[in-house]
This record gives sequence, C-alpha cells and structure tokens, in this order.
Amino acid sequence: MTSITLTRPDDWHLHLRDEDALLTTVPHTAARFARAIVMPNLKPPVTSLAAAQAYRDRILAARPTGSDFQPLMTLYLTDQLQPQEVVNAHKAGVVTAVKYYPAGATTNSDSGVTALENVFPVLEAMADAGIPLLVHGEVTDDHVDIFDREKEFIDRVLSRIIDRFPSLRVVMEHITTADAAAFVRDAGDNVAATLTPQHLMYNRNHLLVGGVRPHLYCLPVLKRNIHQRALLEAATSGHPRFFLGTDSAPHAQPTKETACGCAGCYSANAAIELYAEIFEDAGALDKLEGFASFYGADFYRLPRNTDTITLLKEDWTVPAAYDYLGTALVPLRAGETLRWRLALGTEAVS
Ligand SMILES: NC(=O)N[C@@H](CC(=O)O)C(=O)O
Ligand SMILES: [Zn+2]
Ligand SMILES: [Zn+2]
Repeated sequence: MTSITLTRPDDWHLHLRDEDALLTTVPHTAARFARAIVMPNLKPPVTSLAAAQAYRDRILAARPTGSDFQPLMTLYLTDQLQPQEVVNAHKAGVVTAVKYYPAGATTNSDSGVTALENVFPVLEAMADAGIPLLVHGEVTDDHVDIFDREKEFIDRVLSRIIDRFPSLRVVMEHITTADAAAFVRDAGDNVAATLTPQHLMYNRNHLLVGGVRPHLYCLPVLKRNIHQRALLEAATSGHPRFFLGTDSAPHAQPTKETACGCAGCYSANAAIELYAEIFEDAGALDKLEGFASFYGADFYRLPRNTDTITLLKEDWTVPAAYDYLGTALVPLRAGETLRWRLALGTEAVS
C-alpha cells in the first residue's frame, strides 16, 4: 500500500495552551484534524462561558489562512463550578464537555475537584442536559503508588460516578492500563475512552531503561508492557467506544529536561502519522478510520466529517524541535524517521 485516504480525523483530547503558544500548536493540529476537544487546564483554568468563548476566539485567530479547524471547548470542573454555568455554556453552543481533574493529579490541576460529592449537583445537571464528562482518571492520595492510581480511580471514583449517574456520558481520557480497557469495554454505551500515541507505542521500559527519557514522561505515567499490549488490542479492535485522543501537551524543552520535569508529550505535529504507523504495525490499518474519524464523533453525537486526508507511504524525519515561546519544543519521536507522511492538498488527489 502506498497511500491511505481517510475521512478527516478529529482529536478528542488536546492541549493547545494559550497566547503565543497557539502559533505553534494550532497549525499542527489544524493541518490534520477537523475538530479537537480542547483541554481547559490553563492558568487560571477555563471555568466560565465567557472564558471559554474568549479562549475559543484566540484559537480561531491562530488558525492558518483558509483553515476551517473547529476547537470544541471544555470547562474545568472545580468544587465551585455552578450547574447553571455549565448548562448555559453548553446551550450557547460554546462548550462541548466538562473536564474532571482530581486536585493535584497532573499539570495545572490545582483547582481540580477535592471530593466527588462536591460536584454531584453539576454532574446531575450534565446528565440531564446530555453534556459529556471527561475524566483524568487517577487518584492522588500520597499512599497510592503512581502505577496503581488509574485502577484505584476506577474502583473508588469512576464506578461511583457511573452508578449514581447512569445516563451521564463519560470519557475516560488517555487510558493506560488493561484494567481501564476492560472496564470501558464492559461498561454501558455511555462510557468511552481515548488512547494516546505514546501509550500505544511505549511502556515504562522505554521511559526508564538505559537512562530516564523526560520526553516520554506524561501522566498517567507509562505502564508495563502487558498494559501497552491491552491498549493496542483495544485501539485496533474496532470497538466503537475506543477512539483517538492524542493528549498532545506541549512543555518547553527547559521545563522537560530538568531536575523536576513537567508531564506531557507533544505529538500534534505528527499525530495521525504516528497512529497510522501504530495500526500498521499491529496489522490493523483497516481499523484506523473508525478509531480516528468515526467513533469519537458518534459518541459525542456530532456529525462525522465528510472531507478526507491522505497519508503517503514515504519516510520523513520528525524535526528535533520546533520554535516555541522563544525556546524549543521537542516532539515525540524527535529526529526519528516516520513511515507515513501527510499529503499536502495538491498531492492528495486520488
Ligand atoms: N498528560 C500530561 O502528562 N500532561 C497534560 C495534562 C493531562 O492531560 O493530564 C498537560 O497539560 O501537560
Ligand atoms: Zn490528564
Ligand atoms: Zn491531557
């Protein structure tokens, strides 16, 4: 096979950051994806309709000329967020979903939820209004080992949410364990998961054997190879509740390559190309379009895209770094060769 043409994909979990960072991040995503669910973990977080609207406008202004990329905005769930704010933001057509970060779980999550009961009224309003809840699924208790935090979250938090609000649609973001994949598969039609390229390509040996690789450090942290295999199995199974969410999360090089490095991998510059390689290696290229272009839209009850992108089987080298906020941004697979290249508009005529 020398090329693949896919219905244009969407990214259901993305960090674009803000202000000048958008000049780097938005063109990368807009070249590949029609839509993206934009995470609200800015400083300060996006917690109101007005803030979401203003952030959306800044993203739109950073699109390359002629791009019709659509950012789908989210609100950041805090103990204080009012149900009415969420319902209004959704009714106004500005906000698509609400993001739950347990306080302290990950980058910019200090304002997150401190106890599940605090957000029951919001979750109830969301269930009634049909607004999806997106979760960073890790507990934060000091005594829980970092490798067990996702499983504990499922047992202690996610199960409770789903039992109490059976009609609420929930996306477990960036799943990293066989436990999460099994939980989502066995759950009802209201529970789905996104999978990142890094959790499909790597396990914790890649992160730690032969020296620590700060650019592979993200949260939830990479797990053992048996989990990586289970995630690959889920992504390539054709199951409609597993779909694409890159979790592309830029951090400037000096904040990654330091004594206490930030969590997050940047993949927006080559996201669909990475997934194509992953699916091809798994012998499942025929499952890529459902995962990348159909199942997310279906779960969110949005129309599927109608235009296409083309990938050419042609080696190219991922840049060592991109310009970012006056410093550098090191992407996933920096300096390495990828097998699929995104065709430019003029090359894509089939
Ligand atoms: N995944 C990460 O390691 N980091 C994300 C936050 C998140 O998605 O948890 C970020 O915003 O940098
Ligand atoms: Zn997260
Ligand atoms: Zn994320």
